[in-house]
Amino acid sequence: MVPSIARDAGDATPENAPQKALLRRSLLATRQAVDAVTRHRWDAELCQRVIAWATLWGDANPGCSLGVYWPMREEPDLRPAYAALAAHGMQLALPVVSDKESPLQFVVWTPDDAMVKDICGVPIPASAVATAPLALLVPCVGFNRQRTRLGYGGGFYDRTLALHPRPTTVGIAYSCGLAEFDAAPHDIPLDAIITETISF
Ligand SMILES: Nc1nc2c(c(=O)[nH]1)N(C=O)[C@@H](CNc1ccc(C(=O)N[C@@H](CCC(=O)O)C(=O)O)cc1)CN2
Ligand SMILES: Nc1ncnc2c1ncn2[C@@H]1O[C@H](COP(=O)(O)OP(=O)(O)OP(=O)(O)O)[C@@H](O)[C@H]1O
Repeated sequence: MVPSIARDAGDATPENAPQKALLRRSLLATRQAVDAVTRHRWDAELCQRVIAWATLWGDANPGCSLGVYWPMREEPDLRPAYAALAAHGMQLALPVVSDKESPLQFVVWTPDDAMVKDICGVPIPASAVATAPLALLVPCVGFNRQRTRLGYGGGFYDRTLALHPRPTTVGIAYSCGLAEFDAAPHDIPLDAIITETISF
């Protein structure tokens, strides 16, 4: 069954924040419970799909950088796909949190870079060369059929995607992240979503 936020007349707060927090917790618990063998299989399938999408995108946007993410909290681990794309000459970039109220910044990354941690504890390249990716792989805690994304609640990607020009966005999740929830006024739908079984 697809998890959902209850929508009776009594819960019409603007962003359904408490319900969203519950849904986030439930989806994170589901993702955490995936066994290692299954996770590895799903990651391999996701890597194939991401390589296929990024190769087409790279052919249409030569020389442009693709924003990726360093996996945390049982997010899909796409590092084998990053290695393949970097080996084919694509410039990759990782997000950096410089302060908790600002949009994400992106810095150039290659797979053999030395890493340090940003203020959120997420690994980032030690040599911080700024870039502005034309497309982003966006890790999702959850997503709905309208391609609205649910993240960790810090607002980092929301603030980043509110900027202009907005990069093309591809949500990355396992299919168990599919849920029913309403978009908040600030939510900007992803351009595409790739999971291990469905892409749309
Ligand atoms: N892989 C990945 N990188 C990303 C994001 C993301 O969603 N996924 N972000 C999208 O927003 C930004 C960082 N957002 C974060 C959101 C929550 C926590 C977090 O819960 N941290 C742990 C402590 C980790 C530690 O210090 O080692 C915690 O607070 O329990 C960290 C970063 C930028 N980088
Ligand atoms: N464009 C924006 N500018 C400033 N704050 C924003 C913007 N968009 C969202 N926010 C704030 O960020 C917070 C997190 O929002 P939300 O719960 O929708 O995050 P999320 O869906 O988990 O995604 P994210 O990964 O971006 O945190 C909310 O307090 C929201 O008001």
